[in-house]
Amino acid sequence: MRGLLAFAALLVAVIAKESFEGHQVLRIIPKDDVQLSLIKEMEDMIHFELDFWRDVTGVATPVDVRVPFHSLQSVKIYLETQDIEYSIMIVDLQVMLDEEQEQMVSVARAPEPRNTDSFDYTNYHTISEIYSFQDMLVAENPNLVSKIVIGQSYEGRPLNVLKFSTGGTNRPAIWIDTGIHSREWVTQASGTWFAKKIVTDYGTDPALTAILNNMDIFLEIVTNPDGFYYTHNNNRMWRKTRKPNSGSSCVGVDPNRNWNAGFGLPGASSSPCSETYHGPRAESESEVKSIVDFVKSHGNMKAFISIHSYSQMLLYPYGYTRTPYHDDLFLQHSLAKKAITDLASLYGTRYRYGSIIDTIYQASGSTVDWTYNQGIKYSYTFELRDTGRYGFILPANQIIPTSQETWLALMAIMDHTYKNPY
Ligand SMILES: CC(C)C[C@H](C(=O)O)[C@H](C)S
Ligand SMILES: [Zn+2]
Repeated sequence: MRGLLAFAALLVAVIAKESFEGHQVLRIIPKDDVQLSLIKEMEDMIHFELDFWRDVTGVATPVDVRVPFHSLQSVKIYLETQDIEYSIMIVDLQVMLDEEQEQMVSVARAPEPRNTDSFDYTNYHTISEIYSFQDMLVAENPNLVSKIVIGQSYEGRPLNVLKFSTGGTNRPAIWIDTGIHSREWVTQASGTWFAKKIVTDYGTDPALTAILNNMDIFLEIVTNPDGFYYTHNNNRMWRKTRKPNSGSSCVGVDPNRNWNAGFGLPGASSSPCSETYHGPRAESESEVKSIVDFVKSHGNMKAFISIHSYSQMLLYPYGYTRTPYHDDLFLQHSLAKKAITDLASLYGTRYRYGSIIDTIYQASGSTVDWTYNQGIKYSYTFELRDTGRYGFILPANQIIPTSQETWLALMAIMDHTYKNPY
């Protein structure tokens, strides 16, 4: 009966969903500054309804953009008449989404997991499945895991944070968040895998056991629950929060532009319709303010890792400025290098690393710029797999390998943080 209800619910959801039939994702390579600015101008061509999956950054750096079917011909003519090179990365986005959906229907038909051992880590899950997983993990490990609700989303969903602690009071701590951008599904899936990995390895893996005997780990898996729910039921490409913007028909704020660090400077948009809209003021989003309040009240956070996808990069502050030169730069650089070397050792997945502004693009009001300015020296943003073949629609069969390799990088950062107290 449960399978039938789930199947029916999914059927209704499919009917209510935005279609991406005929949408293509183009990869555009600007070969000089003239072409760079011509591509940049496309960001203001609102009528094209373009969705930049990888922003315009620099010459010879690929720009990935989802083009709705109705704009395809005009966009291709615009590019071809300017001799701007592009390739078609995804021929029909809806075909990929249908495949992803079919896989999820099969998961919905499966019997509900009785415990976190039988949970299906090889597939993507809904918010209610992930929240049930969190409650099961806490119930199975009462001496190691607890759940803290740090606030509510705009639509009233609890902001759940898993706390992994072996005792003490207000121990130095490490924060990991996934899914702040709701469409980056491999991140919430990896976060779920990380949670299980921590309880599995504590007591058996010496490095993790030493970390947890001296530090706490906080893990927020669904950091943008309203957006995540929306990707499952309405628009798989949704990135922002779901709070309406007064004076605009466009909904949502980019929660990775809403922090009080270079807020509103270049590297974010003042347009509510933009995917990088910074919001009416810093910390306007409860999903952001709740973390700010938690980090401030905790006061002993020593590492802060915010996990995104895609591009395979490990980034550290700053995103909003190239100055001031901060004295941790060498340390962050060398630790990032160690982390991505460990990551690559498993499956050979290659990451780039460096400061946000120099490695990907200028981004203001971003999470780790704020956490770094709070004195949290080891502040990093991950961009998980892939580099654009599938983008945000990463096949579910890559969830486990992505989680496993990323865990090695996380362990490098957590181990360093533990061994270099400050
Ligand atoms: C720090 C920034 C550049 C990260 C990036 C974004 O928020 O645009 C994510 C990878 S989507
Ligand atoms: Zn992101």
